[in-house]
Amino acid sequence: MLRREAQHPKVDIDFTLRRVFGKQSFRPLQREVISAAIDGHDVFLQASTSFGKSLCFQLPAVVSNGVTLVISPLLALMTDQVSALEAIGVAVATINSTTGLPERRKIMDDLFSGHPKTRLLYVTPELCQTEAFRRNLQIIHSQGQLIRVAIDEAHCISEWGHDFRPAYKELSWFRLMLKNPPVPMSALTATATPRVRADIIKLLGFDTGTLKIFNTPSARPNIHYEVRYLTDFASDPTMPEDFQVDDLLSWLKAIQDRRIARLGSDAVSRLPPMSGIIYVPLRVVCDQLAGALSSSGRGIQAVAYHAGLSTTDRNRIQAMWTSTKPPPTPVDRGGGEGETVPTAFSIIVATNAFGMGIDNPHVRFVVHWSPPRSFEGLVQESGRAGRDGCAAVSLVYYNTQERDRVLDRLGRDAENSNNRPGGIMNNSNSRNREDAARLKKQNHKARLESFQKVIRYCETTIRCRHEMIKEYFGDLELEMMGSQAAPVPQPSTTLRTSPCDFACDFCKEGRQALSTRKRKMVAESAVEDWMELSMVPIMRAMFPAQFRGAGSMYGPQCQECDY
Ligand SMILES: Nc1ncnc2c1ncn2[C@@H]1O[C@H](COP(=O)(O)OP(=O)(O)OP(=O)(O)O)[C@@H](O)[C@H]1O
Repeated sequence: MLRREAQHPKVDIDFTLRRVFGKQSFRPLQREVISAAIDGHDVFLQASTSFGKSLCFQLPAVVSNGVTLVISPLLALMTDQVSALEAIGVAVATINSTTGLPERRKIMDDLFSGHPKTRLLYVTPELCQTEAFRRNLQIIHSQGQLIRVAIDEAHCISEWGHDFRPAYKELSWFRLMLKNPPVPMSALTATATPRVRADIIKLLGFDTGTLKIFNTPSARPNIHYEVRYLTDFASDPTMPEDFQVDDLLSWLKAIQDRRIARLGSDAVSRLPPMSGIIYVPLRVVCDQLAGALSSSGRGIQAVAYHAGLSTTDRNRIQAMWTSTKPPPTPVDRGGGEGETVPTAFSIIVATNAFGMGIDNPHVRFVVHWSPPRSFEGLVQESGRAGRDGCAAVSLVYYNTQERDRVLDRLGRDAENSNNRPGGIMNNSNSRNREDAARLKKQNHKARLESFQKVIRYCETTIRCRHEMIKEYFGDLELEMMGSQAAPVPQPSTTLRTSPCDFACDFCKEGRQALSTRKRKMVAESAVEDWMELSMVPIMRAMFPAQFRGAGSMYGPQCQECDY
């Protein structure tokens, strides 16, 4: 496998980092991952959101002769990275549904030339399934010019993963068909559970003897994780209820007050507004909540972002968002008469269409308006915060009614896809029906299990939330697999007595205070009748194993919470 070594006699990766990528130094572990790739190893990198995983295949590609194929699941992710690389002068190309025929021909002519100028080619996993593209790759490989395949968001390979994508499964083709010598591969993800990790390694045909594994802690040390228990129920899930809007406004006010107390109001008024993202479950809630916040008279500029907007609008909002710092434009106080207050907060209210790959360094908080559908989604989405390495907050609003609504939605999704011919396997033409049905069932089971972890995470009052995140993704197991782990930054004080250095509500408030806060959440019994009537029979029929012998529909009695 280590055939490439000779082609990189002495590459100064520090020089390339500064000169090409404009970065001063490597983050902990990046150098090791990059060196392993340059040495021709297969690489598995599981690193937290915002670690800088892209650099770990981009830099090796830039210093090598030949082309690195990058497989990415989202067009938006791909175009972002391609534009960023073009801007720094790297020879990069992409072939996707928006690439015209003349452009495709030009790219392929270069790749077939025997000495391609293109260093990175971004494609979708679906393109890699086509016979024509596979033939082209075989030609490039036979010319010795396909030097690496990098698989971004590699968790999409596994049906046990939250974003399972059938076309990712077909990536096993690379190791099976591109031989003599095999093409080295990199698999990168922030959110793989031990089961998903095992699938990635097996499916991509990694040799565990020579594979280089790297990881960083899954929970981000600079994010304060917090759950906020709601004391009331929403009567209409499509409307943001006043009690929750008020709670959010008072939370934001407390942030602003602390800021003013620390820096003084003059200094704060000259600062750019604080950026945040609020994730909501429905498009209609995006519009309603953005409107409610903007007209609250509290200096909030809020915009809605969801898949129902036109591409132009979405691009405009994203561009505004990723521009380094939004200007402190005054906003309408909402009281008429043109009265304005300085903008204190710039907020995007979004569905999960605004997620993977969003890279605005200045996001200070991510709020989940209701519990996210998957644990991986929670970690991915909250990982949009604090990407500059400074302190940030992840806040989840939780009550039992929302918990049950999500369970209901998961149940209905499962039911709908069971009834839909093809379902999630629509795109696969090489698998028989039985296999497709099995994968579909497994994926639904995985989704339910993942949401149960969200419930545990939110309902616990006796555990550090950072620890729970690390446990879910099996950080310890990764180290036992021989992973080279990044050193965890230790606070300078020796008084550290909490696993996360008090960066979660459990460690900060303590068990007693957290339990008291949670007890104020409206009693579960208020919804039990509704549950019995609507949910339980459906869930019991769909997931019999989850109910067997358990007193509760959420599995056996939870040992980790006092709910
Ligand atoms: N060594 C470095 N020094 C400074 N900035 C860096 C370095 N490496 C990466 N970055 C920056 O960190 C940011 C995050 O990088 P990237 O998008 O690759 O993260 P990621 O690990 O893929 O995160 P996610 O999984 O959340 O998408 C980018 O803005 C990137 O330019």
